[in-house]
Amino acid sequence: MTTPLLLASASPRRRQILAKLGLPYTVAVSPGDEDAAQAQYKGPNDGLAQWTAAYKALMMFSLPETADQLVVTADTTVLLDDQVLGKPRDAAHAFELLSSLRGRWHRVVTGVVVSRLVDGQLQMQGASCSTPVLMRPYSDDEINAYIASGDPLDKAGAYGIQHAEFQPTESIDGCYYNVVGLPLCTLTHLLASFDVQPVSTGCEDTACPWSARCHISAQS
Ligand SMILES: Cc1cn([C@H]2C[C@H](O)[C@@H](COP(=O)(O)OP(=O)(O)OP(=O)(O)O)O2)c(=O)[nH]c1=O
Repeated sequence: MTTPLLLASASPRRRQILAKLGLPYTVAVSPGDEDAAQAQYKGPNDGLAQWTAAYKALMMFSLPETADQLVVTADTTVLLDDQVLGKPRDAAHAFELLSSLRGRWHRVVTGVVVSRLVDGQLQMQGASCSTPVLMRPYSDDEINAYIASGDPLDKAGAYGIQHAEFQPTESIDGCYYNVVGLPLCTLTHLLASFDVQPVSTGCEDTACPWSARCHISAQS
């Protein structure tokens, strides 16, 4: 019997992106305090997303009802000059983050973890995908209008590339889905380790040139 797939995420974007693979899945929200956990992290900044995705998976398996599920977790970080920009604390912080990103290349790193309990042992496969992104030279007035929309507050780096009015980015050198929070080719690669094959690649670009880059830093 196939293990049911569970996406442990509160992110509406991740829920929409996962649907593109054509696999049945349910959703739940991982318990735990992500900010407190990240404060304990001592590794390199570009490993934080994958580490946090693993933390979300561990928290999910602390719930007994997760025991028979194949769990997908993810975390997205924005790195400017290799410093992590998290979610904004408030509107003033959102303004600060968006000003610092203006006209700059930075990286969006999403870590993905797929995990399952087998005979009481947690099997975990993780990887991360990094996408360079260039912001356009938006004005202070545009930043303020975007902040007033409320959109930045739940997003890493205080922006959503997908926001139709603000459209903050000028160029992206890689996977769009990675920036929005769930790199499909990375996830597909990890699901294959659990013998799960998507019905569809989910990606409009069937010969996605970024997939090689999206499997970097894979770890068991
Ligand atoms: C950079 C960027 C981030 N994001 C989002 C993706 C994530 O939802 C969010 C980063 O926060 P995360 O902590 O990765 O995820 P989350 O708290 O929203 O959801 P969960 O932990 O339950 O899975 O920022 C965009 O939607 N668009 C973007 O362009």
